[in-house]
Amino acid sequence: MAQTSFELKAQDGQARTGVISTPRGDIRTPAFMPVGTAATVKGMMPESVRATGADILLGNTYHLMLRPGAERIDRLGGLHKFMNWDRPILTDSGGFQVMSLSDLRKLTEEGVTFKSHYDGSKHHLTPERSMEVQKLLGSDIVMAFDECPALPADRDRIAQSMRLSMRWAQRSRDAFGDRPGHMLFGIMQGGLESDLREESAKALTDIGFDGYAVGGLAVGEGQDAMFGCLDYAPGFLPEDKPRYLMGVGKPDDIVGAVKRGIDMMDCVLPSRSGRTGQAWTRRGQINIKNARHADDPRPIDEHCTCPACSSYSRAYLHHVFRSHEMISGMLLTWHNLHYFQEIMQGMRDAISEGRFDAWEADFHALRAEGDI
Ligand SMILES: Nc1nc2c(CCNCC3CCCC3)c3[nH]c(NCCc4ccccc4)nc3cc2c(=O)[nH]1
Ligand SMILES: [Zn+2]
Repeated sequence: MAQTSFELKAQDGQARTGVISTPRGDIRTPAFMPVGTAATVKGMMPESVRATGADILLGNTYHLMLRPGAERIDRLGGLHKFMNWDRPILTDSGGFQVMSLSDLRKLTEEGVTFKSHYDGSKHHLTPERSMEVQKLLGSDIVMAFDECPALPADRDRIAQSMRLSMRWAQRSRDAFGDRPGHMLFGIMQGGLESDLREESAKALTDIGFDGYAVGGLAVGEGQDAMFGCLDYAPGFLPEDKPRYLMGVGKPDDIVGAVKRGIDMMDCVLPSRSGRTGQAWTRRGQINIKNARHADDPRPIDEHCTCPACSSYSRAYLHHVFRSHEMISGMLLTWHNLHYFQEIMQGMRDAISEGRFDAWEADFHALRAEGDI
């Protein structure tokens, strides 16, 4: 029995809105997924993450297998219990983080060997071990083990890397087995080469997955190249399954991706930039540490209903950032996550009512205004 499902509710152009149902709860799409790398969305209590409107968050195979260890989290009842989040969790498969975080790594047909960036201990990640770790963590949506080629890379390198990822996708599928209530997503690669993207999509569709990610983007290619790829890549994927664009992004990246048929996204941006004093708003972004905010009694955004905007002035936020108080990162992270979820809710409503283009025009018009 399936126990998981994806239902498309409405479509407006290429943009879609729907619901992914899982035993731990529903995920409204298009969805933005906050990142909880080390079993916490940094600076946020789980109930606060939920209060921003998040239906699902991300965990990280790479970090958690190194510290505190997947077997330890399993012994303690799994990641949901461990971090006190009882709604869906999606975990990335670890390969991308190995290539971007660890040193002394070796890539072979078998998998990747690397040294922990924490203590230098040696580790081995394969499609099979990645599936085992994600099962031990108890994540609801499991990502296939893939390789995301570092850019710039020539076409041949991208083709070889994509084909390795497709062999790993088959091994991931075989190792995942039959797990009702859990979903396995394949990850499309192929760089910015449309024929390689199509080859990858066909390989994944032939294997058969519960959802399909567009990988290999947001790796420095820039928004124009990314949108150029998204003008065709989602269309190569089954339309009745969720499409997840990995690692994206800024608000305008998110809107452009949904416009092109993407249903799910994740990014560290709202939380990471919040900790540095960067606030994202409907009219653009501000860095609260800038001296011009020192005497400003206004909230970050007078239309925002988050705790930061409801109860604190820019002057206060400026002060607590300048004095490195813990509440500084907490308040701005909350604001940014709240704003990102507000964008998603706005798009879900607009697509449902067939007015996505008008909503998008308003989104860009407001952002064009000057001083905020
Ligand atoms: N498996 C896999 N993961 C990818 C990821 C990681 C997505 N977040 C995972 C979470 C799990 C926990 C950690 C993150 C990506 N992230 C990005 N760009 C991020 C760009 C960025 C970097 C820093 C700040 C903002 C944006 N491109 C990605 C491509 C892939 C990919 O092909 N395969
Ligand atoms: Zn706010």
